[in-house]
Amino acid sequence: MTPDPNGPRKVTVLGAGSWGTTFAKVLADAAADAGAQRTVCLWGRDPESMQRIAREHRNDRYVPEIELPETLEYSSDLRSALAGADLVVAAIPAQSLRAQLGAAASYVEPEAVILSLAKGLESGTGLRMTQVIAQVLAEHTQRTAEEWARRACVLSGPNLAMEIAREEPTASVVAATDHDTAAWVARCCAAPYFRPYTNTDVIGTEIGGLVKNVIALCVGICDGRGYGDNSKASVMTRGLAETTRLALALGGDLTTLSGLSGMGDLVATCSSSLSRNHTAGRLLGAGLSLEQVQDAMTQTAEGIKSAPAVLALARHHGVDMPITEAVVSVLRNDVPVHELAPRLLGRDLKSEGNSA
Ligand SMILES: NC(=O)c1ccc[n+]([C@@H]2O[C@H](COP(=O)([O-])OP(=O)(O)OC[C@H]3O[C@@H](n4cnc5c(N)ncnc54)[C@H](O)[C@@H]3O)[C@@H](O)[C@H]2O)c1
Ligand SMILES: O=P(O)(O)OC[C@H](O)CO
Repeated sequence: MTPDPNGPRKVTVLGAGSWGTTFAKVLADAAADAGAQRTVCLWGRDPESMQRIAREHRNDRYVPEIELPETLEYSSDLRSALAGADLVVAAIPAQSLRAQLGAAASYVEPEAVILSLAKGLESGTGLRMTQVIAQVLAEHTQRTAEEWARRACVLSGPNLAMEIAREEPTASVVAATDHDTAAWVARCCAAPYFRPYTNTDVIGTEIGGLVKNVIALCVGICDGRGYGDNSKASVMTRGLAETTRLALALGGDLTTLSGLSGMGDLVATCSSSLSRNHTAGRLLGAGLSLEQVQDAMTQTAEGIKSAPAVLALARHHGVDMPITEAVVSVLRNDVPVHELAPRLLGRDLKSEGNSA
């Protein structure tokens, strides 16, 4: 695989929600900063919204205060959006990625690199997003899943979209199995306020990003119940421990989980009122039912759908994840939210893994 050493000529971002729109701005600002001749196109499925965003240079629904760069292009047509794109960014929620990428696959250039921004695990299959990407593209193109897996990367880290849209300094991680591919992608999204690091641990990077959403639900529940900082720090720390156990069991690296896409993202998400997962947890903790929480949320809280898939994956690999298990019990309505506390840290003290 030989990506253009000058970086992508065209990048297309699929999904015009808060992160897709913000990341398109990062890419356009990065290209301007580097003086690169690069088209950045933001694709969204709703033609009316995309025309309005193009007219107003503003995505009122998802990042209302932000003026988008003049150089950004917009489209609701998959064929033209993907034509010539040597980097395709998937900013579509985890449970919709398979269907949407399936619809896009025949327009994806055979040489394209695919970057996943989603932080979720697919329900039913338990697949990570780079696995879904490789599987779906192999089904619809001439390349094999193994070939697409080498072209599938992930970007993850403490990346609350609204803060990045406001150009607050932020670091992130681009992971690909091939270091040169990760570096190629990282160079094209390095903006003055956005610093991507690289990693070849795709598994650890994805697991850190998706499990922290489940832990953030739990920390949100603690907030909703009125518990203080001891409880939240305990859940975050033990949450990182169970995330690490799962990542290692799947073949991830320990160092990834102590870095930006592990601890960094966990701290940001669990501490921020901007986090949708933290917000959803807080509403559950305050006594709303899951249906009421889902009605109240206008944006995606991936942890709600990913939590049962994470638990199933953990059980399949014999990994103990008591916090995830407790969150799933609440989401399934098996345990009332006021009975969550004793389950969070209440493992048998004689059991393995009792060191802090
Ligand atoms: N917002 C953030 O701060 C942030 C940061 C890092 C990662 N992420 C991750 O990025 C992913 C996307 O999140 P978001 O914040 O942009 O979500 P969002 O709720 O803001 O927007 C989701 C977007 O996806 C679109 N969408 C949903 N189903 C679709 C489909 N089938 N086809 C096409 N478009 C579809 C929606 O119309 C919407 O534009 C999630 O996995 C999330 O965890 C979000
Ligand atoms: O708003 P959340 O909870 O989806 O979190 C957003 C990002 O993943 C934080 O890194």
